[in-house]
Amino acid sequence: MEQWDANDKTVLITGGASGLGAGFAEGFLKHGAKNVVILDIAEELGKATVERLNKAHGNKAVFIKCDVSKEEDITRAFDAVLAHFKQIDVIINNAGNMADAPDTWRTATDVNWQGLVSFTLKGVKHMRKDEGGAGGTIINISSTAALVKLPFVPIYEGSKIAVLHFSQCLAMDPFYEDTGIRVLTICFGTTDTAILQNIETRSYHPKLGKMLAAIVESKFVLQKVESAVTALVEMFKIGAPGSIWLSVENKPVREITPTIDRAFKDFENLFI
Ligand SMILES: NC(=O)C1=CN([C@@H]2O[C@H](COP(=O)(O)OP(=O)(O)OC[C@H]3O[C@@H](n4cnc5c(N)ncnc54)[C@H](O)[C@@H]3O)[C@@H](O)[C@H]2O)C=CC1
Ligand SMILES: CCCCC/C=C\C=C\C(=O)C/C=C\C/C=C\CCCC(=O)O
Repeated sequence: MEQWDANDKTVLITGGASGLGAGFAEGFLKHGAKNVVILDIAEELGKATVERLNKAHGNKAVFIKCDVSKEEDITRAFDAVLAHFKQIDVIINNAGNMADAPDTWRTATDVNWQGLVSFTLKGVKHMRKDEGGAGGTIINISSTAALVKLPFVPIYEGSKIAVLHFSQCLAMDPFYEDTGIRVLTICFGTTDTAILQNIETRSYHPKLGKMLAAIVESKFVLQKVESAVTALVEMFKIGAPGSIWLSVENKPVREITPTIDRAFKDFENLFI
């Protein structure tokens, strides 16, 4: 099995000021990353996280304010990272928001979906070996929300299956052979971060919001951030180009590419 190494890599993480993204920053620094660049809309939190990481790991973390729902912010931030570090080896498209309410869903969708697409395309252009780049890894954060059918937050669920399908289609042969870019997708189950706060306000309808809060309280097993970080780092080390992974309930990370491939084969068989 081929192994990939975080040593000496420059890693860009969107939404890295807090939650899972901050955990991934720490995880990559612990595994030898040369630099970690955190892009986030939350400036104070981002600066505080970078200060904490720099104290622990010796000035390897940088914060750049960036609203990933805004194309001009993405361009400015991406160019700033390249001007400073010259090369980006790993992009973790992590920024996300569960906000299906009538006044928030459109921006949330821009964050979860368009922002991720934009960073992926910029990453592909920069990294592709067939146009002079050095190759690299792009990690797209999906969710078990892409794998289950639940009525509570359909806009969030839609954005997460879009992330999964975009990533698997992009990574189809001969993408890796041509570009040297490994696309990895990971579906996390419910994990203990701020996304779980005010859960009853996350739906497009108050009744569904209340039901969701009750179910999360009574039925869901919350994963620890550390388990999700361990899962992502392990996937980074062993994940084949184009592979899809699952991390739930503090269990070891598991590759689910064959299951997803089978499901799509079933769909394709419908047209034959
Ligand atoms: N926590 C969970 O249960 C799960 C989370 N995920 C996904 O993991 C990713 C991270 O989520 P969490 O850490 O749980 O959430 P979180 O709410 O704790 O952190 C999200 C981070 O993204 C940043 N962010 C939000 N909008 C932004 C914008 N417009 N531009 C830049 N940054 C922005 C926030 O400031 C925050 O630092 C998301 O994509 C989420 O959908 C996936 C499955 C489960
Ligand atoms: C469907 C809404 C769940 C809301 C819980 C709060 C945040 C979760 C964010 C996620 O991205 C996870 C999404 C959905 C979980 C769906 C099913 C649970 C399956 C088991 C598990 O994930 O642990």
